Amino acid sequence: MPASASTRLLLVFGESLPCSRLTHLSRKVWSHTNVRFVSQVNPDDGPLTLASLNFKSEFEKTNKNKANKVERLGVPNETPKTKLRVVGSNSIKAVKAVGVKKALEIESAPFAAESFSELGLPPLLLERLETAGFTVPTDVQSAAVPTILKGHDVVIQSYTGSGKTLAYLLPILSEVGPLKKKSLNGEAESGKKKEIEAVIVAPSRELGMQIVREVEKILGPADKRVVQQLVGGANRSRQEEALKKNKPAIVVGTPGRIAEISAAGKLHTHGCRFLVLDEVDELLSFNFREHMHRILEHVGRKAGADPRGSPVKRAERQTIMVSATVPYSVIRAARNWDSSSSMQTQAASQSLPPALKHYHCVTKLQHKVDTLRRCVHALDAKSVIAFMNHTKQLKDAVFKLEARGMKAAELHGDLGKLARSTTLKKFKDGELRVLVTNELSARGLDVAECDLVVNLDLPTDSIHYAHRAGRTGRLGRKGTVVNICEEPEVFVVKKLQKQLRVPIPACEFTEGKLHVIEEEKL
Ligand SMILES: Nc1ncnc2c1ncn2[C@@H]1O[C@H](COP(=O)(O)OP(=O)(O)OP(=O)(O)O)[C@@H](O)[C@H]1O
Repeated sequence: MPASASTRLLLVFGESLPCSRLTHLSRKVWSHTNVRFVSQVNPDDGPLTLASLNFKSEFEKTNKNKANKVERLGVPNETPKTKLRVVGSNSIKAVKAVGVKKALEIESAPFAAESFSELGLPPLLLERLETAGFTVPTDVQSAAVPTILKGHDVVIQSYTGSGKTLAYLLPILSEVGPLKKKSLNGEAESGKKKEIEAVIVAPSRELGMQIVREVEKILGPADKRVVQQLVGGANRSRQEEALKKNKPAIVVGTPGRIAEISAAGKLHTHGCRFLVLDEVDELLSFNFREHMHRILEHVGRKAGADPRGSPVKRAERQTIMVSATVPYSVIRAARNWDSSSSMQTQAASQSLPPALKHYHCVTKLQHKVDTLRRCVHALDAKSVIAFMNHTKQLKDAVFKLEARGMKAAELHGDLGKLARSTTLKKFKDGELRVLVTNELSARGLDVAECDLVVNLDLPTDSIHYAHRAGRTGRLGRKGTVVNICEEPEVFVVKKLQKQLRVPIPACEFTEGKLHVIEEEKL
C-alpha cells in the first residue's frame, strides 16, 4: 500500500556524540543531546527544566502573538451570515461496533509501503509481530525503526494514534531481550541479561501500563517478565522485589517512581542502552523536573563514574524522545546534534490525525451536558470521551448523563488506582458509552473504538487540544471532535482553528442530526 499523502511525519535525528566530546561539553547527563551544547550555556547550570529548553517562553510568545493576531482581526465580535448544512449521522458512522471487537474501518491508513521484514528486524521479532497481528508498519515506524537501529538519538514527532509506541519499541526489542538479533558469531545470546538495558519513561500511570501491555503483546506470555512496570500508585516493594527476582531488561514507568527506586539504590541503570521519553514535552515540564533530572543523570551512566569528576564516563545510551507535540526548542536542539544529518520537518499542525473532523457548538453553560447527549445521539457515537477541566463539574455531568439513561462514568486523578483501572476497562470493553474525564486521559490513551471526543470545557491551548482530540481517529480511523462552548468562548475556538490550521465550523444538534453552520466567506 503506498504511503498516504496526507500522513504527516516529523522525524528529526542526529548522531549521538562520542564520550570525548561529551565530557568536553558538559557533565550534565542531558549534554550529549542538549540545548546546552547548542546554545553554549554554562555546563554547570542547574537541572534540565522547561526554562532551560526555552519551552515556556516559546509557547508563551507564540500564543501571545497568535492571540494578538486573532484579536486584531476582530473575530470575537463578528457574527457571520450563516447557512445550515445537514450532516447525516451515516457519514460519521465510522466505527462499526463497540463492545464486540470487530475490525474497525480505517479511512486514511498511515501505513508505509514497506513490510516489517524490510526494516532490518530480527526473524524472531518478525514472527512475534505477525502473531500479535501487526502485519504492515505505519509511516512513522518505517522511518524511525532503521534510524534508531543505526544508533542515532531520535526525536519522533508524528500525529496522535500513528503508532509511535511500536516505532521505538521495535528497535529496542531488536537489541534487547529474547527476540534480539543474533550475535556476530551467529549464536543467539541468552535471553537472560544481567542489567536493565532500556528505560521507558511516561508521564502517567495509565500510559505506562499501556506501553507495558504493548511490549507484552510482542514478547508473548512466556517472556512477559522481560519487561517490568514501575508506575506510581502501585505497590513499590512489590516492584522492587520483581526487579530483584525477574531481572527485567526493560523497565517502563513514571518519573517519580523510577527516580524513587533509583535513589533507593534498587534500580541499576548504569549500563542502560536506551532511554525513551514518551510524551517528552510533558516529561520536561516543571512538574517532573526533579525526577527527570535524576533519570537523565543516572540512566546510562557507567558504575564508578564520579559525578563531580571529569571526564565522566558514559555508557552508549541512545535517547529517544517522542510526542505528537514536540516543542521547537527540542527540535532545534536535535538539529544541532549533527548538522549534516538529513531532516524532514513540517509544521506544527502535524499533531492532529488528518481524517479528524472538528466542530464547535454554542450553548449556555447549564445546557452543556444536554447538548453533549444530543451530540452523541446525532452522531450515533458509540464510544465517547468528554473532557472537562474541573473534577466537581465532571461528577455532575456523569450524574446528569446517567439520569438520562446514558451509560457514563468519571475518570480522574482523585480516584483510586483500582477505580481508574476498572472504569478504563469498562470503557474499553464497551460497557460505558461516555467517559467523562480531565487532562489525565488526554495523552496516550489508546481506545481504538473511540469515535467521538467532546470538549465540554475548552482546553487551555492548542497542545492540549491536539492530545485530547487525538483520542479519536486513531490509526487512520474516522473520528469527530466537538467543542461545546459558550458564546464568549468562541474566540478561543477561532484561535485554536488558526493555530492548528484545521477548520472548526459551528454546528447545531437538532432533530437528531448534526447541522453544520457554514460561515459565508465575505
Ligand atoms: N503497524 C501497525 N499495525 C496495526 N496496528 C498498529 C500498528 N502500529 C501501531 N498499531 C496500533 O495503533 C494504535 C495506536 O498506536 P500508538 O498508541 O503507538 O499511537 P501514538 O502515535 O503513540 O499515539 P499518541 O500520540 O496518542 O500516544 C495502538 O493500538 C497500536 O497497537
